[in-house]
Amino acid sequence: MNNTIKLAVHGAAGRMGQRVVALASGADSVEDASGFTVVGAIDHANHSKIGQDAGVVAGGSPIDVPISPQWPSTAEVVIDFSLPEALDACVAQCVAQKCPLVIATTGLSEAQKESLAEAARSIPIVWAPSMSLAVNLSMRMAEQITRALRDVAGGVDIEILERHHRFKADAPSGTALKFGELIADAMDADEPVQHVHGREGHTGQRTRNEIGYHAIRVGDNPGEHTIVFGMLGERIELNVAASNRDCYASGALAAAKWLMQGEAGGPKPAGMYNMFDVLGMADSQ
Ligand SMILES: NC(=O)C1=CN([C@@H]2O[C@H](COP(=O)(O)OP(=O)(O)OC[C@H]3O[C@@H](n4cnc5c(N)ncnc54)[C@H](O)[C@@H]3O)[C@@H](O)[C@H]2O)C=CC1
Ligand SMILES: O=C(O)C1=N[C@H](C(=O)O)C[C@H](O)C1
Repeated sequence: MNNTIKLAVHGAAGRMGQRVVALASGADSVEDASGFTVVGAIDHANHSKIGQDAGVVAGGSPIDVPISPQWPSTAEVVIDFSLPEALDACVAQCVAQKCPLVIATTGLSEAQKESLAEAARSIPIVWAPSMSLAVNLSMRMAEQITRALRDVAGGVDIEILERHHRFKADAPSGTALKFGELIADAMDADEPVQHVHGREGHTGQRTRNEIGYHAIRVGDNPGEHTIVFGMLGERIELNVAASNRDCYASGALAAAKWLMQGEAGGPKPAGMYNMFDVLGMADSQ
C-alpha cells in the first residue's frame, strides 16, 4: 500500500516548480522531501513544456506525470510557485477540492490577500513569502535587533537591501516586504512607519520613522536579503543568502507535510498559517 502524500505542484514548469518536483520525486535525497508522490504537475496551457514528463523537465528521470493545465482529482496537498495572476484559479480549485495548499507566490494584490483569508476559512493554507529556514530565523533576529535598538541614543536607521536574479518579476521581494512589516511592528513607533522604496533627487534628510527598501536585480542570484541597522558610529548588517533554490523547495515540502499532520490524523484544520508555525517559531518573538 502506498502511504505517501499525493502532491500536486502548481507552476511545475517554472524555476521553483521544477525543484519541488525534483526533490519530491526523490531526485536528491532531502529529508523534508521524502514521503511524497507527485500526482500533478500543473502549468499554463500555453507553456512550451505541456505534455512533457515533469520529472524530465525538472532534470531527472521520468515520473509518469505530464506537465498539464489539468488538475488531478487525487491530489491531497498542493504547492504553488506561480504568478499572482495564476493564483486565484489555484486557490478556487483547492477550495473546491478541499485540498490543503502551500502558497509561495509573491507580489499579491491587497484584494488577493483578502480572498486568501476567505479561502482559509474552508481549507488550511500555509502562506509565506519565503519558505527558507534561514530567512525565517533571520526575520525573528531582525525583530529582536529592532527591539534592542529601539531607544538607542542618536537613533537607528533601518534599510532593507534585496538581491535577486534578473528574471524576477516583482519588486521589492515579498520577503523584503515581510521583513519590513515585522520590523515596523517591532519599532513600536509613536508615528506610523513610512515605507520608502528607493531614493532619488533632492529627498531631504532621512526621517527617523522610515524603513528604506532597495531591490537589486543581478544575474542568477537565487535570493539575498541584508537588513542594515545604521547608528551614529557603528552598524549591524544582518545578511541571509540562498546558494540555490532548494532551501525554498524543501521548506515548501516541509510545509506541505506539516499541513497533512493534523491532530486527528488528517490535515490541519482550516486556517491561515505561515512558516513560523511550520518551523515552531510562532511564539519565539
Ligand atoms: N516563498 C518562497 O520561498 C519563494 C517564492 N518564490 C515566488 O514564487 C513565484 C514563482 O517563482 P519562479 O519559479 O522563479 O517563477 P517562474 O516564472 O520560473 O515560474 C512560474 C511558473 O508559473 C507558471 N504559470 C503561469 N501562469 C500559470 C497558470 N495560469 N497556471 C499554472 N501555472 C502558471 C509559469 O508558466 C511558470 O512555469 C514568484 O512569485 C516568486 O517570487 C520564489 C522562490 C521562493
Ligand atoms: O523570485 C524569487 O526568486 C524569490 N522570491 C521570493 C520573494 O519575493 O521574497 C523569495 C525568494 O527570495 C526568492
